This record gives sequence, C-alpha cells and structure tokens, in this order.
Amino acid sequence: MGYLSCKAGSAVAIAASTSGSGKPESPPEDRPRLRRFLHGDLESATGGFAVDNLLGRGSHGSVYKAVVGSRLVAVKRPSKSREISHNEFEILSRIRSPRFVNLVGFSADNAKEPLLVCEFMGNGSLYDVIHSDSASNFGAISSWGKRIKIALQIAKAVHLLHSQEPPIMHRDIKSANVLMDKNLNAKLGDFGLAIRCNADDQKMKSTPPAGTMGYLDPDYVTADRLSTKTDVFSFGILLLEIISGRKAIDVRYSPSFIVDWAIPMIKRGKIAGIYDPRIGTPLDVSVRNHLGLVAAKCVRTCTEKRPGMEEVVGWLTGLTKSLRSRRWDDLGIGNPCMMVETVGRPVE
Ligand SMILES: Nc1ncnc2c1ncn2[C@@H]1O[C@H](COP(=O)(O)OP(=O)(O)OP(=O)(O)O)[C@@H](O)[C@H]1O
Repeated sequence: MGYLSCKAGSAVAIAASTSGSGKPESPPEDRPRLRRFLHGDLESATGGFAVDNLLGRGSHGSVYKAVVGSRLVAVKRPSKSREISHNEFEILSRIRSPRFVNLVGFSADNAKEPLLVCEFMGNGSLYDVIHSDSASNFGAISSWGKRIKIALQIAKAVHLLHSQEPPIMHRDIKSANVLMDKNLNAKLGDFGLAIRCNADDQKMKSTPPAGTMGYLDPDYVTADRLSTKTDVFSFGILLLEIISGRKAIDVRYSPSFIVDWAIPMIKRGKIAGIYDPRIGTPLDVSVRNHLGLVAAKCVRTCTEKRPGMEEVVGWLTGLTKSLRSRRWDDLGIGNPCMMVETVGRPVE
C-alpha cells in the first residue's frame, strides 16, 4: 500500500490546496476542517494505546478507540514507525461525506509516528454484520429494505468518489471496508489504495494493480486497465455478498467464487437461489427479479458493458421506492436493458 512519511505542517497545506485548474475540488462546505492533535494527547486518550481500546488491526497498523473532548473517535496508528497512509490522508483531507468514514484530524509531531483520527463507527464492519455467527448486529440486515438501504449508501459513496475531477478510484471496495455507525448506517472507509487520476495520468500508469482477492476485477491486470469500472466490479461482488449472505470466496459452496455461483443461477432463471436463506427470497416481485440483475450487470466480464455508479444508484433508489410502494411502476430504472433483460435471459 502507498504509505508516506507525514511531515509536520504538510497536512494543513494539503487541506487548503486546490486542483491544478485552481478550482476548489469540492465546495467549501464539503471540505473537512481537520483538527491537529498533539501525539501525547492522543496517546493519553487511547490509554497509552491500550489493548482494551484496540478496535482492530489492518495491514497498515492498529486502530484504537479514544475520547477527545467529549467525542468518541478511532485513532489509526501505523505499524511501521513514522509512516502514515498517504492515500487515505490525501483523499479524506479534501473531501468529506456522510457516506465516508471521515477524517477528524491528525497528529504529525516530528519525533513520533503520525496518527490519523477518524470518526468512530460503533457497529463494526459490514463483513462482521453479514458473516459473524453472533446475532448481535444481524438486525442491520434482517430485511430486504435494510439490505437495499445499505447497498444504496455504499453505491452513493462510490459514486461520489467517481464524480470528482479527476475521479477517485477506491480500489478496495469490500465488506470489510464498509463500517457501520451507531445508527447502522453504512460508510465507506479505508482509502489506503485509493488513487485520484485520469486515465492518461502518469500516476495511473506507474501504480501497479492492487486490491483484495475475490473482489478484484479480472480485467485489472495491468496499471492502464484501471478505471471507475474496476470499482463497479468490486461493488457488484459486494452487492452479491449483501444479497446472498455468502462470502466472495467460500469453499463451502460450489463453485467457491460468488460470481461463478450466482450468475449461472440468474441465467437459468433461478434467481431465487441467490437470495440469503436467512431472510428468504424478497416477496416484492420487482425486487426479486431485479436486485440480482443489478449485481450481475456490475460484474460483467466486458468492462465497457458494466454500468456507471450513477446508474447503479438510480436502480437501487428505484428498488427502495418499489419496496415502499410495492409497485413496479415506481422503479424508475430508466435503462431499457433493465426492462428487456428479464430473469432467465443472458446477462452478458
Ligand atoms: N473508524 C473506525 N471506527 C471503528 N472501528 C474501526 C474504524 N476504523 C477501523 N476500525 C476497526 O479496525 C479494523 C482495522 O481497520 P483498518 O482500516 O486498519 O484495516 P482493515 O480495513 O480491516 O484492513 P486492511 O487495511 O488490511 O484492508 C477494522 O476491521 C475495524 O474493525
């Protein structure tokens, strides 16, 4: 992952910077006002990085719970001394959204390792919610309305990244990188692999492919194949996971890869087979027939045929409305393919 030493003072400058054109990259009200912390204050707030306050470990380091002022936050401490996720800082210091695990601040004391301070997400990752045996958070995904709401929240987060100029590719969309807040709203986190660039940028050409097995677009084999459609594929895998309740790769199933398992069922007109048996097939016929198709479109082999995230947001919004009104007319899907491409017909 791209980590960089964070020099004292650089953060404030980055937070106030503009794009090459001199235009602000996001409206002033969306720009984070980052707080600069003293390392010692964060160390105290985490009880000296106490195990009791450990929220989890990732490949970059450890994450601790802390209270600063009266606010609960998560403090990210890199495992390699004095290195910080440059990408995460670069992206989150310029843009904030209710759909992201936003940056609250940072510490960059010269003598200590830099720390990132993020919003605290009280209900763990979506991966845990879907796959943990404990019933504690299952309520978050106990109905199709809740599952579509979560899928829509993530789709909006990805769409927001893709609609920046230049676009931001997250490159690591997966259920473990979606965190749930205290109200069980889903927020996209871990921007450690994210890249902000256009297709012909040198930055893209010099960044080797990366991501997580099971979610990684098979078309993204060389640096120049990266596009927003790379994220669309990973989102499609995540959507299949939300729909089915099974993992992206799971040897208890045959086939073990979720795409090879779900897509043939959809093509054979057996779409009901992909829905999570823990809550049963959606009763609403439009949801039953189309939710799986949205995922199938996202994981198409042909990159160009995959939808953009704006379309995906539109379709999931339509399905939410359909659930509310229980009428197909309210879907408003607006894509003729969706109307023609019914269950049992090829999705490629
Ligand atoms: N803002 C947060 N609030 C609450 N818990 C968090 C927060 N950020 C991370 N965590 C917890 O810490 C764990 C590690 O997070 P981190 O982002 O470092 O790594 P990861 O995404 O799990 O792994 P990797 O970086 O290797 O992809 C997460 O799985 C989650 O349980």
